[in-house]
Amino acid sequence: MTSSLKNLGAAGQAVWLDFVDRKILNEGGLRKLVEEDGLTGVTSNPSIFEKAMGHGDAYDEGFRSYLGKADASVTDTYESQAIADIKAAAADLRPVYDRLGGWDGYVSLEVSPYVANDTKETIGEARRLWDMVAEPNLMVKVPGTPAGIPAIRQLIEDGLNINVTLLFSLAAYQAVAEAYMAGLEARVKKGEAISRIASVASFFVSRIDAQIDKTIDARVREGDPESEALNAIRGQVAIANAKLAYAWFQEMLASDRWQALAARGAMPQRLLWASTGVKDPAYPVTLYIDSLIGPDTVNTMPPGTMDAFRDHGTALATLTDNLDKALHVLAETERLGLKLGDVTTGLVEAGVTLFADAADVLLGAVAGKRAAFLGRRQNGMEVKLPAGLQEAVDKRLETARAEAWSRRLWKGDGSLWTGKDEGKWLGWLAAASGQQVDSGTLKMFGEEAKGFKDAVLLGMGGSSLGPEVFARILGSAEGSPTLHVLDTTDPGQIETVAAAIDPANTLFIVSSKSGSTMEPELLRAYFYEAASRDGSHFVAVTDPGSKLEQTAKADGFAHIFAGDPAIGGRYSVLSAFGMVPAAAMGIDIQDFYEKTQPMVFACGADSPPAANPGVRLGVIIGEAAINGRDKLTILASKGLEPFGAWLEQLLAESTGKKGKGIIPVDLEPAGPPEVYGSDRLFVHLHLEGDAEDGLDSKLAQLKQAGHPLIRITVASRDLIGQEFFRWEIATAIASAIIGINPFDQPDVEDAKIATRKLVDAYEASSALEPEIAIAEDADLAIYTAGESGFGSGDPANLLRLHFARLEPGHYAGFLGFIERDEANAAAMAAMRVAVRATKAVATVAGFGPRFLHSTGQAYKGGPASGLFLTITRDPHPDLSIPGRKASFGTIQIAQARGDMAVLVARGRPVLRVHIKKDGGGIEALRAAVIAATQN
Ligand SMILES: O=P(O)(O)OC[C@H]1O[C@](O)(CO)[C@@H](O)[C@@H]1O
Ligand SMILES: O=C[C@H](O)[C@H](O)COP(=O)(O)O
Repeated sequence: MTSSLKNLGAAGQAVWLDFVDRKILNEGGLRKLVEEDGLTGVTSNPSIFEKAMGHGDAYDEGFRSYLGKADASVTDTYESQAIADIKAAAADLRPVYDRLGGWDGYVSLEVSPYVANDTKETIGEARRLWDMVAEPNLMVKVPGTPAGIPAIRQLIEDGLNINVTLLFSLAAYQAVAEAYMAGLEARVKKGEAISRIASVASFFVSRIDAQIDKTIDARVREGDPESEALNAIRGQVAIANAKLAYAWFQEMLASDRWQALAARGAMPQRLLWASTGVKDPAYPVTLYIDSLIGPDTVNTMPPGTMDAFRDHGTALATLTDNLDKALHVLAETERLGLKLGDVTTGLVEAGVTLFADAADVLLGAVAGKRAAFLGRRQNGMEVKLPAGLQEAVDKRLETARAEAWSRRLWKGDGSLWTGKDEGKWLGWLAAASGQQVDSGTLKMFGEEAKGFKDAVLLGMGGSSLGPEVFARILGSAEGSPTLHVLDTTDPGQIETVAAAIDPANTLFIVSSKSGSTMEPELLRAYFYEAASRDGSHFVAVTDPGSKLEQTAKADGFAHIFAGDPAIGGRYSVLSAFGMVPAAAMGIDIQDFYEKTQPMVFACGADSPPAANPGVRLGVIIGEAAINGRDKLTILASKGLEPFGAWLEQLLAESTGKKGKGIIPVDLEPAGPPEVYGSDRLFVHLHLEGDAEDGLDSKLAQLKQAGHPLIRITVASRDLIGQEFFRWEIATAIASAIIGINPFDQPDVEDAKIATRKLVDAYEASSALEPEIAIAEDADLAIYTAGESGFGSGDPANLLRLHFARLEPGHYAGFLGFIERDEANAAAMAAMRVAVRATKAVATVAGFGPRFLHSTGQAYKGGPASGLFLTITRDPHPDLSIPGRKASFGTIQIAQARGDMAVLVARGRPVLRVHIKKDGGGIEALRAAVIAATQN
């Protein structure tokens, strides 16, 4: 007996399968349908692939073998499998295509729903898929949205087979038919053949009834006086609508315009009935098959519908029956105010959203598979949050998905932040794949650098903190120079480096994006003299056209490496600013980027928020911040400890402004749960193989006590690039939640101005503006800026009063304009622990002027919860600066005073404690602070 499905073919209607998956292809199910049921085509869409690939393990083997060759983006991973399926289906249908001379035998693959509202991108996507599949019996599916229609015209002109999808209204279908004819006519005009171009117009059926029926049911439930009339058209509108489309198709075929094309061999664009699986289980399963049978049409059926029709369907031509009834149903639809026009417009938009939602689920699942198959090649992240925060995070992740944050970030859509110029500052995205530097040139530079024993990097903030991570986490390769980083005006620290090197055997890397930052400029002048003015020992890293570039040219620097002006300093580590010093250290740049790439892919535009390690982290830290957990506390295992200083700048300078933001807490010794307030979010950075020296048990206690904890694992040091990128993405996303521009630093400039004023006055008068201590003893002198409110007293008492102002949710900052060495760092840590132990507040510490170019932004512009102790001392011995009256020591004191003045102007409580030359030094201060916190 002939299959009922085959009988449809005899009635002129092609039977297509609205489904594809690996199983039906591998097990020969599709071939069987072709052979036994006369199947002549296959359609897919994002929901179909989501069902196929988004669950279970049917594609695992495919993923494993694809990713085994090389890492790839989420989209490429998905497409590797989808294209394989489409090609397999095309092969199964190829005999049909050949037998019917191209009239039928097609498989459809849909362009990404994400581009449905963009003509240019749709054209690009369609051409890309066409080339990738490279089978003559492919149809690329393009939505018939207003933006899709011109794309369809162009693609037909290009000679692609197009399945126009998401058609709901007669008007949209007419526009599509017009585009098809115009595309063919354009080819004719160019003398190109049109006889092998196939197209179908996919007219959606069941979704219309589902929508209209819902309104009908609601109105009937509410006792609408027209209930009877409403019920009379229930389940009939979609079919009536389709019948009228077919009537118009027939008219169109008779038109002179079409006839002229037909005479040149054009194939009609057949109407394809899509969405033909019933959505209301009360309807007969074959409803949208039975009523729409007619010549030159296609019906694409889900497997269940196909089985039902095979089982009990009757292939009677019904499409042109009862046209009057169809007209009546549509007239009633209008009369009853069901507004079919609005419904169909809404369905197009909803259709795009529905497919985009499905694509999100699909790509999210593929991203998860990808990460699993990459294993330790991609750094891991585990998260444990308290229920309330977890709920807020989940909600935000869903918003971020629905609002396409991953894609908008990569597109540079400023409306994700404050709608200013944020989109112009995203050069770091491309830089992470090595696109900002030439690794060949850097390799040669690395070879040259081997001629030096040491390398000294002179820079601040973004220009120094990344290189310091390379120096301390990766270290120099055998035979390459040791990298020292100098980001200070502290004479002791400069002297320490100067004493450790031989200028004749040292490479100096002067690094400044703006090329006008004071500290690297002073350091350059100092070491240029020390190196006997031999420019060949110097290289510059700077943005094109900067003052430093001019100096470097004038002084005959060996190289000038250009940065990208579309990258801000703190986002520059994966550009020349990190890579030049890394190359000097003998790090293989190409290999470094390759090792970083898995995270770049994982954080891609195509990786939906919940599956995107950077976006997800950003959502967590952003939500935590706006819910009172704004002290992001970094607890790193030994091997990753140096990463914290880089991260501090990124987070603080990006988010800390307009009274909002995240206060990063780095290098605060880990303590028991009770010393931490509810304003903390902990981030544990773990390098595999590092002994945790008691950190593990502390972390377990924190978790136990319900503190939120993010644990990031890095399998090996050379994967540190992944963390740079993950945190850059996270910071940008957190900033979107906090509601600020992550790429400016509006409060840094004020301290610079205040400092400049003091230094200029010094240059004129050879003295800093005098100041009077409000309290003094043998060890310490206390200064304030403006009105302290304390009157005078002894230092111990003032320190006690100062710290007594701390309340829960505050943080205490220790700002040391002193040498950054072990002894000072240990003393600052001890003071922090003492304050935290008694006040249960977070504590931060910075060495000046380094922190001014980093966390200083947040201390001034961020949440108004900081209380500060500025620490200075008489620089001894001091160092003079070539061509200047002011010494490094004088400048450092001026910087401390300038910063303090601005903090005070911003209403932050600050005391400055000056360590006297002949007193007990930093130890005396440590003792005084500990004593002050204890009574
Ligand atoms: O690289 P540059 O232009 O010298 O800037 C150094 C640092 O100074 C700052 O501009 C702050 O003053 C940072 O944002 C930056 O990383
Ligand atoms: O081309 C086929 C369409 O994408 C499909 O028929 C849509 O069906 P649905 O409305 O059941 O999702």
